[in-house]
Amino acid sequence: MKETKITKNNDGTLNVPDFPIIPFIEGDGTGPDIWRAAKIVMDIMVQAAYNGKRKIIWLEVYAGEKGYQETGEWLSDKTLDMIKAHVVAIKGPLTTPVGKGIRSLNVTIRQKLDLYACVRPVKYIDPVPSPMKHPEKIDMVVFRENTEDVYAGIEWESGSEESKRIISFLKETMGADVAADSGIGIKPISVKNTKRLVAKAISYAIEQGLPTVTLMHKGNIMKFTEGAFSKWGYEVAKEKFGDRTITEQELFDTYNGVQPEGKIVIKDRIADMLFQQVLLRPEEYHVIATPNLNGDYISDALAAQVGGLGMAPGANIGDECAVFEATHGTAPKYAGLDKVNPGSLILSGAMMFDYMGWKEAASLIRKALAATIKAGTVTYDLARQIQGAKEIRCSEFAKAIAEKIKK
Ligand SMILES: NC(=O)C1=CN([C@@H]2O[C@H](COP(=O)(O)OP(=O)(O)OC[C@H]3O[C@@H](n4cnc5c(N)ncnc54)[C@H](OP(=O)(O)O)[C@@H]3O)[C@@H](O)[C@H]2O)C=CC1
Ligand SMILES: O=C(O)CCC(=O)C(=O)O
Ligand SMILES: [Mg+2]
Repeated sequence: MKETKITKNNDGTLNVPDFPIIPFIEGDGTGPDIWRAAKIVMDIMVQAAYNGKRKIIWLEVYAGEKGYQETGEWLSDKTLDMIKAHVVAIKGPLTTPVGKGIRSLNVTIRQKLDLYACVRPVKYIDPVPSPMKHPEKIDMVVFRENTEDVYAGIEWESGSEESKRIISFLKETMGADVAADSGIGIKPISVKNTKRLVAKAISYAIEQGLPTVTLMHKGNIMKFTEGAFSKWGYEVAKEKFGDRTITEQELFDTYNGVQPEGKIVIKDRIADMLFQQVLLRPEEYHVIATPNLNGDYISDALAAQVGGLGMAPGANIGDECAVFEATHGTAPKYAGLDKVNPGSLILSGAMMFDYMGWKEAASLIRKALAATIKAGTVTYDLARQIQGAKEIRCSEFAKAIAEKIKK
């Protein structure tokens, strides 16, 4: 058995050895519980799919509370370097204190490794419980810009020297009046980061044969950030994918509302309105490309439509490397209780296998997870939505998924 690193070719394709070393971060709060469960499932599915010819060699790297305990650093350069060197990694959630303390380590990982696309698929898996009448109509992927917007972390506290200076600069130089006791945050949205994110979303729609890409923004209010995101999104669609895309306007003006074969419709929606449309007419949305904050909000809201955060996977993808992680956070009140649903991280593992080209293992995971839910053996979050279901622990859920493969 030869353990080696995954590498990336100049054209962006991966070389995946049969025994790839994959770094993982366990995570804080419920992270260790869901990590242990996800690891069991990933290892068993790889074994079942490839019969020993392929195997993941897991390599723990530290961040968050465990990182601080083990190394004295919340997030070390060593951890970032290891992820970069191994191209593909997976992580549990990391805690970010509210209103004080360290900045988000999750966001720092994305920024430092330039993982500019946060990709969060939202697909109904029969028979997961859903509050929707027709959950089978939900099949969307959110492409959330992952490096800038208000998440850039440029902000100053109310009353600080810095915020006072900014406020007086705004008044004296820019003629803008801001209440003197305001905290100040900066919302940068750039041409480059918008265009590469929207290009990735359109490429995905082309690869998957999806009919639409929707630019989600609040550009009526924030004209030069969110409005510009939409404008630059349309621009990159024309510049890079002119032969494969049409706008919604063109669909009606030129094609009488009949979508031509092989063309993707690029449309835009104002964020608040889109929240109601994905509830009322989810079948009209396939890929949603959006700035960081909108993407954060809508991905949790969409997760609720297909079973909740316990079932919501995700990936942070850049040109150099990718880090897979659940959409949810550390769910601290359940930490160490072996209670929460590991489905989110297990499905993130399936996304990771797809990304590596290990489609058979990914498919086994999804089938076994669905079969386990169908059998009515589920964690607390799904048990409270399914009448007559048997509530089992996080670790038992992982074992039940693994059992489905042995049969
Ligand atoms: N990428 C990351 O690492 C992220 C980190 N965070 C961080 O996590 C911490 C907690 O954030 P919070 O806002 O409470 O959000 P969380 O996503 O951690 O949890 C909110 C609620 O969602 C439900 N939930 C979350 N995970 C699961 C799961 N695996 N199975 C079942 N239900 C689940 C629970 O609902 P219920 O109470 O109904 O049972 C839980 O109380 C914060 O420090 C935050 O910054 C947040 C998001 C992402
Ligand atoms: O980093 C955090 O603590 C929160 C991030 C978050 O909510 C997300 O990425 O969805
Ligand atoms: Mg979030």
